[in-house]
Amino acid sequence: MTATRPKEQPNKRSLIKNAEIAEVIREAAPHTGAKISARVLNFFYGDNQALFDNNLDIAKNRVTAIIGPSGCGKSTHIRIYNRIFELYRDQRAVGEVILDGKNILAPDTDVLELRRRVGMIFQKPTPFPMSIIDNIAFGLKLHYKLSRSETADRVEDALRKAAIWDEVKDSLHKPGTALSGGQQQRLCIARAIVVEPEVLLMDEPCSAIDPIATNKIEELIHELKTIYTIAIVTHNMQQAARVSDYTAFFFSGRIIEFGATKQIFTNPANKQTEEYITGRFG
Ligand SMILES: Nc1ncnc2c1ncn2[C@@H]1O[C@H](COP(=O)(O)OP(=O)(O)OP(=O)(O)O)[C@@H](O)[C@H]1O
Repeated sequence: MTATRPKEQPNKRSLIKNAEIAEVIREAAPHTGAKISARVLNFFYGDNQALFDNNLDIAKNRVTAIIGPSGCGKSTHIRIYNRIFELYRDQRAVGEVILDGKNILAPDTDVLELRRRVGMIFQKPTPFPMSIIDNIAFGLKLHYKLSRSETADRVEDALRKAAIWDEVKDSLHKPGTALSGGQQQRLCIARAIVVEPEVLLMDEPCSAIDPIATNKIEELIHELKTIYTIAIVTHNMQQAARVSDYTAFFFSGRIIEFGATKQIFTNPANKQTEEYITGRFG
């Protein structure tokens, strides 16, 4: 994989141009296009602007890592993709997020269907206070009318895909909250994938779990990308390098650099990216 942009002067910050992003994706993965494209995306918490003219392509069936120092806007950015921010007052996105050719910020978007298509896994595992099986069946009931046996099959399939079936198959009626943190996170992944989403947004999914559980989730991400398009926010640079195909570096609400992960981690074009990934700031 080769760098596609010339090295910038130290500290010279520039916005990423859409054509450059598309070129990076085309070069590194010619058989896949963008599943989601953010275009001139701005975001406001009340009067405070948190994102500035973000342009980003999330490649289909690939993992895109979103990295950058605390408060740079990583979570804010991915929370726009399924309009989850609208659950909070005074939060506003301006611009476009194109999912399969359609702007999901348009007023006629079916938001329930959007959230089925674009699932989310949060930093802290958040199982519902109900049994393991009901945690998974809950979303199914919301979106589909299925018989008992169809529901049971779909629950098993999701738990298998989330690599937790063997650990819970004999205790499906125990509370989800009784599982370990790592198991709870995989339960939440099963809950997200049972409704057959197309995109999985992961917001620091491993920050609250131990290294062994983290390893399991990373292996899982590797397998899941054959089925889903994944965007993952992470503070862990080793993790970003291990699991992702592309990396976007955010700084102060702007996307400073985007590229194939190998290139970003071996030959970043921007001085700030380099300083961040080598641990010199952030
Ligand atoms: N609910 C909120 N109300 C007001 N401002 C907020 C809110 N949530 C986030 N912000 C602000 O928006 C900016 C971006 O925050 P965001 O949480 O997206 O950053 P982040 O890169 O995900 O940070 P971290 O890595 O620490 O999780 C920050 O300046 C933050 O203070």
